[in-house]
Amino acid sequence: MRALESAAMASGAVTGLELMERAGAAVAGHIRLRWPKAGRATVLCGPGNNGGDGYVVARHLHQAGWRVRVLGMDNTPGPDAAEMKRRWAEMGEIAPLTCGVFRAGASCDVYVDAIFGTGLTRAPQGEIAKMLAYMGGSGGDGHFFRERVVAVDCPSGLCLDSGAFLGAPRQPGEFVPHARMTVAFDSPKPGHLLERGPEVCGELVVADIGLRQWRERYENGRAVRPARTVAVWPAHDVADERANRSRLSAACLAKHAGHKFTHGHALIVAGGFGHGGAARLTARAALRTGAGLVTLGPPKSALIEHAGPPDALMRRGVDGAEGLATLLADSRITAVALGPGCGVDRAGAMLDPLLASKRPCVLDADALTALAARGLEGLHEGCVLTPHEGEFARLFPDLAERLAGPRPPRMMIVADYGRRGAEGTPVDNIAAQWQALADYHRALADQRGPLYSKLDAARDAAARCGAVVLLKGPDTVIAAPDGQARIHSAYYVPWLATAGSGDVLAGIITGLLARGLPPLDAAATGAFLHAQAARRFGPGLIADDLPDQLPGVFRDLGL
Ligand SMILES: NC(=O)C1=CN([C@@H]2O[C@H](COP(=O)(O)OP(=O)(O)OC[C@H]3O[C@@H](n4cnc5c(N)ncnc54)[C@H](OP(=O)(O)O)[C@@H]3O)[C@@H](O)[C@H]2O)[C@@H](O)CC1
Ligand SMILES: Nc1ncnc2c1ncn2[C@@H]1O[C@H](COP(=O)(O)OP(=O)(O)O)[C@@H](O)[C@H]1O
Ligand SMILES: [K+]
Repeated sequence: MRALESAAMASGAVTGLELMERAGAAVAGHIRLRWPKAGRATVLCGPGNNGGDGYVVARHLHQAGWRVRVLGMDNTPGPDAAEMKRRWAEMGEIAPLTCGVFRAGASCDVYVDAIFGTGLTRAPQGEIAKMLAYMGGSGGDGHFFRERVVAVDCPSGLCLDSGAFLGAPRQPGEFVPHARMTVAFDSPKPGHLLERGPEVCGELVVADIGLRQWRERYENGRAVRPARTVAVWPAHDVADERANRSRLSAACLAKHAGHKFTHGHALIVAGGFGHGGAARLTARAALRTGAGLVTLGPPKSALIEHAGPPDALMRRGVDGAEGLATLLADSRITAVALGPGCGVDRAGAMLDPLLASKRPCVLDADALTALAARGLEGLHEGCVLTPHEGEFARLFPDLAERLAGPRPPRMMIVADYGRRGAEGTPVDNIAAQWQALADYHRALADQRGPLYSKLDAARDAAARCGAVVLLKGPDTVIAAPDGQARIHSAYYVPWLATAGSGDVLAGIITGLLARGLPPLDAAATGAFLHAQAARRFGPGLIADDLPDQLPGVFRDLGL
């Protein structure tokens, strides 16, 4: 965003002041759309350009007949923000930005949070931290503010690189400000989509401030111009939808001429008798995704379990590593899924022949557990690893630990020691526990710079293992070894969190790999199709429903 703004300003076509005016005007406009009757607003202006936007919002609301109270700082901001502050000062007062002053004011219809935006460099402290905690509900009024806070770029304290709060634990629960609406500029940032971003931003509006023409950049060696930035709500998926729509057509998901082998042959390795459900879900999804042929490969002794529909699915017994190696000698098999319902031992035995074949493959579930025990050797650029958080921690424990941030000490033990103190446990332990708690809070307060993000973790993991890594969750991050990465936010379909839905995702990606999509595109497009299928079905979804939604998703996409 900074590079983009600099390029725009360096071109001479636009000044920083004009961008700030557009940004503030966009926020005021969106407030007036949602609160058409002029009311009462408090605008909280921080020390930088985010605060500058705030002074613009104040001026526009005042001109629209609102009663506006502004709280600001007496530092000297950059030239643009200083000019906006000066223009506001001709219209109204600026009270000090302190918690006491904030709480003393009359209650308002809207509170504009323009304290920190993309320039947050360290955890908020002192008066500002107190005020943010108060707006987040530490005084018990959290719900009141949630309905009324409009955040400029982001709720203050949110790290827009990671979606975590600087100075707060990474788990939900602390008193951090939640906005009813967040107006971001030009594009959603990673922090709007990752971790707590979707939860705390409320309705995310992406305002066009005229930077589009400077957003041209190179991707995969080609200059691309992303589609026009539009305001969409609920917009948590806007980035992905926009990017994926263009990619979907580019990737020719629509079938053109050719016979079934033109569209690839996917092999889904299944587990022993009684464990075939997961692999069947994977296979069905691969079929629905348009792979020309799909073969399910359980051990011969378990073939009988798979006698039912769909009849389009082929079955073939695959016994052990040798069985797989023999099957993979057929070069018409273009992609393999290993892991869902496979059993860790069977998956572990299959890893060597599968990786040696260099076939594009999805490694999921039991294959990931086996991989964590075996080591990452042999992975290649055609592999897609699809870990959830737990599997990721098994594969990359150090990265998972970094991502979790400092861990809170387990204070329950204090109570325990307290009780056992009478039985002779040294009282020191209680002091040690309190010390641990103090250290933890100090570590949080000392947080500086952008936090290590899920995007960083997925990228580091992909670089380390030499394969595409899709790190699951409501905020799915997909990264390739060369550093390319994509975020898919499915915050809007929480009903995807249902048993077997990951098996379906593995099948969709395998189907796309079989059809020849490059691994990063297959994984990112797979995450998108998976969430769209869930969205189409709605709440009440079980994993079995997902594959059969895919034809409707393709129709909706105009394929
Ligand atoms: N550039 C443009 O053209 C446009 C930018 N736009 C807007 O600008 C925003 C980015 O502006 P920004 O870079 O000035 O950063 P911002 O978020 O205001 O904060 C920086 C200030 O806070 C300070 N500070 C940081 N952490 C702190 C802490 N914990 N406690 C206390 N202070 C702390 C930091 O001080 P320092 O770290 O230097 O000591 C600095 O003074 C962006 O989000 C968007 O709203 C739009 O107008 C569109 C055009
Ligand atoms: N809260 C949520 N909102 C949206 N999608 C989610 C959520 N939780 C999980 N998912 C998605 O659901 C799928 C679950 O996969 P996984 O954990 O492997 O489940 P299973 O092993 O039961 O198949 C993943 O694609 C994940 O990204
Ligand atoms: K803000």
